[in-house]
Amino acid sequence: MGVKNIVNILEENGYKSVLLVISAMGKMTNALEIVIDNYVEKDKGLVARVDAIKTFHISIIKDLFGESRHKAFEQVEALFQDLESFLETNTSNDRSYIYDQIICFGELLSTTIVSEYLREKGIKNNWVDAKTIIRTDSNFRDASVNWKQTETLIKKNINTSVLNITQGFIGSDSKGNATTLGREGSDFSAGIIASCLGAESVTIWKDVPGVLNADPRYFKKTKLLKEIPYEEAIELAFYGASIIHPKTLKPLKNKDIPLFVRSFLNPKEKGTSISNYRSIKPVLPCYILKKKQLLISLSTLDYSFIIEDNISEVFGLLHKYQFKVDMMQNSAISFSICIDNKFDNLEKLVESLEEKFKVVCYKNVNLYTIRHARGRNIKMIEKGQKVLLKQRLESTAQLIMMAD
Ligand SMILES: Nc1ncnc2c1ncn2[C@@H]1O[C@H](COP(=O)(O)OP(=O)(O)O)[C@@H](O)[C@H]1O
Ligand SMILES: N[C@@H](CC(=O)OP(=O)(O)O)C(=O)O
Repeated sequence: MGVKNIVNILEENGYKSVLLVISAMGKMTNALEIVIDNYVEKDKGLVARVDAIKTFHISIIKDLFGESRHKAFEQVEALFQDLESFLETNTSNDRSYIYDQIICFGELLSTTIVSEYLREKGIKNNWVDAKTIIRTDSNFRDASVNWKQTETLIKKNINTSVLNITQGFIGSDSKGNATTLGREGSDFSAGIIASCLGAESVTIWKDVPGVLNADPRYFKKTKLLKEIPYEEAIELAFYGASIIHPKTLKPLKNKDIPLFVRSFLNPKEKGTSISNYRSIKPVLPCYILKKKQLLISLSTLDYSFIIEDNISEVFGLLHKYQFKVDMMQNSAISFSICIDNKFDNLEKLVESLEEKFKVVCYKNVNLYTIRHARGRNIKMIEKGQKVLLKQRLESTAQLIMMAD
């Protein structure tokens, strides 16, 4: 969301006792991922990549503060010095550790700029380093929250009577190293903080009117879901409706804190409300598309059955290599799984599986999930496509298709 939009939203909705959770600007997390690749692979393009990220942020502060040497320029410079110093002095080869120490700069930069801009506009605020309030384990890139310590830190470090600004997505381990909660984890950070503080509500501001019955990037005619029960929202997020991070809802549901999804383009509109409703309103089929999934079909080498013992072995490997299973189906001598290759561990997985099974792997498939599906909704999705696997459970249908 644009920095200037934040001012509108705060002025419109009030900002006493508000905590803002902000993610990195634009595509900065993706840009920093390339910096990380360049750094790890000792690519000569590293310096130019870092410079491009710096230029992007400097152009934003020039636009916000004019050419004058505002304090924000010094703060942004200082953050880039910290980043460069990490790149020069780091001795670790742990890619995930390196990833988290670098990727967090996207959020540190954005919150610093927003905090200064709000001050410039007369909106006093406290900038809070998320590393001082979100305590996690050291599972870099996908850290788990230590809820007890986090709650203590949040209650100790947040003054709830004022406006606070902190970074989404990041936390720290017990040694003070930066950690992250998984891509797109800013919503989850908001859920964690709200739960620890017993907040009245959480609002996530997006570029869409709210939660729609399909992602408008891939579906033409979408409709707004006005009310969604927590359970339904958890299912939608789990199946891949990327508007909400799947982990966000649990901490909110546990404390009955409603989640609003609203548009920063139309801040007066109510958007979607997720709470203890009986059913979604309006009741519509909801379409979820997950692209770039993997479909792996396993069969035994000697025609023995695929049963509990070898299935548990397969799951052991999936857990070891950090694969998330989207869908699975088995027969006597074959087992198919649709998985998300988030951590680039496919080669290692296939190598291990091939010791026991014949492995067929489709590397780029689309997974469609339809909630509240009727026959005609499924037919519409199937039309003209090559369906590799299909499953239906009550009103949820899942289809795996070859990508174009
Ligand atoms: N069911 C859905 N309803 C609305 N938007 C959706 C849905 N599923 C996916 N999206 C996508 O989520 C995007 C907003 O989420 P995201 O990109 O994570 O926002 P941000 O990066 O600003 O936090 C929308 O632009 C839309 O393309
Ligand atoms: N910046 C992080 C965290 C996040 O939540 O981002 P966004 O709000 O842009 O999805 C990411 O891109 O993964």
